[in-house]
Amino acid sequence: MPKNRKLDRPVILGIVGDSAAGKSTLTAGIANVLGADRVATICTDDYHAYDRKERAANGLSALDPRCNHVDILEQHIRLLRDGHPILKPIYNHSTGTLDRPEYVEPKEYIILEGLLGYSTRAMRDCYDVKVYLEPEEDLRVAWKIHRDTTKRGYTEEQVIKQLEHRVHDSEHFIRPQRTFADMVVSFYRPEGQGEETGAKLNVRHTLRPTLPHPDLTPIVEGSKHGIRLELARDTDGKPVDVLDISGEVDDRRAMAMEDLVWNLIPEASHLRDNLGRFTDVNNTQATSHPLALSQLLITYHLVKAALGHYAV
Ligand SMILES: Nc1ncnc2c1ncn2[C@@H]1O[C@H](COP(=O)(O)OP(=O)(O)O)[C@@H](O)[C@H]1O
Ligand SMILES: O=C(COP(=O)(O)O)[C@H](O)[C@H](O)COP(=O)(O)O
Repeated sequence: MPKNRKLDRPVILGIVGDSAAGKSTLTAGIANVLGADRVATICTDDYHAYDRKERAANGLSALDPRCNHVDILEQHIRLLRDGHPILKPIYNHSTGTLDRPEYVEPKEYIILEGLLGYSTRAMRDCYDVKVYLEPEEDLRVAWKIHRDTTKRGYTEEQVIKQLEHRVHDSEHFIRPQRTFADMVVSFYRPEGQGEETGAKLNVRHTLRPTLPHPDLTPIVEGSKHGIRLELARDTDGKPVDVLDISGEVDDRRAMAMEDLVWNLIPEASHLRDNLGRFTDVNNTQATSHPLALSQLLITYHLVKAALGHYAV
């Protein structure tokens, strides 16, 4: 899977972004589409060099490369890409401690998600597809506060303090990696709907020409409502395609885009179920067209890579 797979090594997807940018949500969604038994997911934050107590003492944040075994991560990505197993460290987000390492074998697809995945050239050279997640900053803060207070045992004041402490490192170590991505994916709230954090969020994809993106003109022509595609300039002035998908896009139009993309990868048409699910702020399963279509566009590239179209 897909049928006619050509690549004789794992396909490697990178998902990088700041804390609570939505990396694990997107990773879980894509793994679900491809089939959990065919995907190895690795969190690069497991390579933290210091536990929570040590970081409190030395003043370094988890975003600082000096706080992570970046050299070992580089070696491990290369080993996995070449089909070899690794002994992966584990950072335990509940306890803030470093746990016993785990034996990880590569699978057909490997998703590497985390804070510093594009921070060195050696790492960047290993990916087939590079995604950078950059939600609207206020939305990321809302997601982080909710997740860290409900799942990681922090108070809201502690999360806000941690965010303040990390401003410098976010700017210097995390955000510069945006420039290396093939796709920048930004969820944002519809105008005047500051409370929205889930299914009705819009998404913007900044699509760089480092990958041949699918031709979406048949579904964007004729109507601008719900899905828009425009040639624009990125923050660095370089030309990019910008795809905007509204949270209010109607089911028919979203389905038309799904049909179009799946028809471009008939070898993978059996993967169509399970797109677009996430856990909302009430801890219930919800679905979102912008998330589903984002997962689909990334899956499209992974399937093309597996078919050998992007082989280098
Ligand atoms: N696309 C999305 N739509 C709705 N909510 C999301 C989305 N992505 C993330 N979230 C919310 O934000 C929280 C943090 O996301 P998560 O995937 O854990 O971030 P990261 O792995 O980057 O730290 C999640 O618990 C989820 O509630
Ligand atoms: O920021 C991240 C990444 O997490 P994510 O991207 O999943 O939010 C760090 O790994 C933790 O915050 C570690 O610090 P601590 O455990 O002390 O908060």
